[in-house]
Amino acid sequence: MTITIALPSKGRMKDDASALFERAGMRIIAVGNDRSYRGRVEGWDDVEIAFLSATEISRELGSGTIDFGVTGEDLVREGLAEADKRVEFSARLGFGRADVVVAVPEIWLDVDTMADLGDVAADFRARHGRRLTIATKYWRLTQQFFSSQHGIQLYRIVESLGATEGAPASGSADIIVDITSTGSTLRANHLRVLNDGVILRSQACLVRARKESHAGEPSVARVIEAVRSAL
Ligand SMILES: Nc1ncnc2c1ncn2[C@@H]1O[C@H](COP(=O)(O)OP(=O)(O)OP(=O)(O)O)[C@@H](O)[C@H]1O
Ligand SMILES: O=P(O)(O)OC[C@H]1O[C@H](OP(=O)(O)OP(=O)(O)O)[C@H](O)[C@@H]1O
Repeated sequence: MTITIALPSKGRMKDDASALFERAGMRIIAVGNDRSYRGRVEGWDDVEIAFLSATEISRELGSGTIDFGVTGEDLVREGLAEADKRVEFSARLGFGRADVVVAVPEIWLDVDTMADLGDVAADFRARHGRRLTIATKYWRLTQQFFSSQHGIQLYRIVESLGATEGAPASGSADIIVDITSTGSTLRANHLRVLNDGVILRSQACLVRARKESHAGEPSVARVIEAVRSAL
């Protein structure tokens, strides 16, 4: 059986992913010209490489059109409902680390925890005539965290496609859910992460689509073993 592995074609995880595969003894050769989005692995005739963006990789894992992908855990959990039923996180790769967090304006001095935020949300309409708004591109993770984990139901998500951290200052939302690594973007925008406001500690992962055809397939086990041996 031919196994398709998707690797990031661009972005911050691209170079680390190809370096890892090289260390794993899986040297990637482009097929066709330099701009080709297909590759092979030297000496591994049963493996094909597809180069896709990080978000596309999580989508294709969900639809099962690829067997493995290297992408961020945040993108997989955001992109797929019941992610653990549909994919397996076969290895955590140690790069592309970032936390998905709930951050509020620094001047909200009395709001340190999700429970405090729940109190604010409950009073918001009475005080301001509207619901608390959250700017994010992480709809699913936000809803799970607020509604299912913390029982906060009174809020409205405002979709943000970029510069999420600017939303509170510009007035387009009250608080945000976004990714942070060094914390400098949050600080520059006078935002603070709640004490229990880390939704997910994400990093790049080797992710396998759960397919029946993988059972007992030696090339599947071989890919996982090779990648793990390079960590
Ligand atoms: N400082 C950071 N900011 C944003 N994402 C980060 C950061 N550090 C690590 N990541 C991770 O990198 C991944 C996104 O990578 P990148 O932004 O390079 O993708 P992309 O090429 O823009 O993909 P797409 O176009 O599909 O969104 C996510 O899994 C995210 O968690
Ligand atoms: O905690 P920090 O180290 O400040 O990193 C977090 C910021 O980095 C990313 O943006 P980036 O400027 O990389 O652009 P992007 O949103 O296009 O990825 C991300 O969207 C955050 O805004």
